[in-house]
Amino acid sequence: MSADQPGERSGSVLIKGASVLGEQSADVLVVDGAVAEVGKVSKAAAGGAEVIDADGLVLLPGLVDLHTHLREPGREDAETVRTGSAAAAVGGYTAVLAMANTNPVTDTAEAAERVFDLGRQAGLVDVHPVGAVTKGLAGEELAELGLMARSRAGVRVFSDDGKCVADARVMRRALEYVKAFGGVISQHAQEPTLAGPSACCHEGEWSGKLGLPGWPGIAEEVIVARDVMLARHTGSRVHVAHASTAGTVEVLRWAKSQGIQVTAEVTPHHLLLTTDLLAGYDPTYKVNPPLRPTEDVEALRAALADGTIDAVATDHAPHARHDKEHAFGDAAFGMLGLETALGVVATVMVESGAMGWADVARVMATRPAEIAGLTDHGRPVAPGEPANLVLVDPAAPVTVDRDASVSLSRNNPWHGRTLAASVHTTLLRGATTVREGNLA
Ligand SMILES: NC(=O)N[C@@H](CC(=O)O)C(=O)O
Repeated sequence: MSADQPGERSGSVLIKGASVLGEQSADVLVVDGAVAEVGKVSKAAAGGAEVIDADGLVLLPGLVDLHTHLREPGREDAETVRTGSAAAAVGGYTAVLAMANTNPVTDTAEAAERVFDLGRQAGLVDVHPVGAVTKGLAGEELAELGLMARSRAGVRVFSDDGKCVADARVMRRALEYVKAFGGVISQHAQEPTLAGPSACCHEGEWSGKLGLPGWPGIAEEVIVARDVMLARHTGSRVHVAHASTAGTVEVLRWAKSQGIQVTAEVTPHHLLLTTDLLAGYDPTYKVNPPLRPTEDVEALRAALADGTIDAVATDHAPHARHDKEHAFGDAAFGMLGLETALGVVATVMVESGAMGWADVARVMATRPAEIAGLTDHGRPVAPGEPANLVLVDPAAPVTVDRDASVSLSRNNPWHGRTLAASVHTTLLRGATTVREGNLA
């Protein structure tokens, strides 16, 4: 890699010989934050640009995470906008949607602008705040949806994530409200009378054996079924956060066949980890919704491959040790995900042959950007497009070390596992945020 020469095109980058979306090999010249040329570009023509030798590397649009918990404000001991942004960049992301369950909750325009500004200051990924659907996530009164949408943060995705918008009337009003400005409600589907706050293990064989309160799949499915009908009724858009069961996939398939405006995401952990991991009562594996049995995992993989599930979203949920290291029932729900998501998807979907790299671009960049209404992410690698890009090394497996993380938290369920591919370089509007796997 050579540095810029004085007096030459500063900030330009020449990516030499990358496999674009895992297909044809091309050189990609980035100038002034945008893709300038794709094809054959000589080093001389690139005029002293920083050169990245991308032989053997796969070039994708920068990843977009629809579901990140950054914990700021309120729990800066677990993560900040800056550390979460760093984890995102290391994971190949150029944009993240920051969930509203902070303290205070992101339920006003001012709160949304504050998170947005913190993201700008960190400057590692574009941080787009998710607005709460209801004030204080209490599920009763709608939050300032319109003001958040019109704010500098331009909020388009609203969610009470961590809590379900259980009241059907409130959900209906929220869907009607956001329709006016093309917003979407991302629902944490958990019918509270079927799975209450203590429910922490998939209801089935293991909840019985381990004596842990069951969280049945039907608690998710009845909300997804209700919400797709509300989306149809209102003509508005609903997004299913962290889909986790085969039954949810069936509902989604039906709803999409009817032309209902529903989209869905699946987490990396629900694509690979299963309920039996709870046998040792290790709270690292406590997550909401819970890890499910193999039948559900298989249905989720098939749904992601065939487009029934639109996107992979991390649900990156950092927790401080003093919240996570408890008896299983008392520990916080959630696991880290930003730094490992691409490696998990490569392992589960690409290495198995279920998907190619162009599909990975679709589910981790293009569809998430479309769902969130982000116009400068998830774009094709083509002249004139913003240079939000990631280079992946498909031949560099990595063994995850939770202590090597740039996140402030250590609740990493992938520790010690070997994942099939790694992130080499991330570019945000042409600026290198990650170089050879490390923050630049
Ligand atoms: N997914 C999780 O297990 N945890 C999330 C919120 C939630 O969805 O419960 C968190 O904020 O920690």
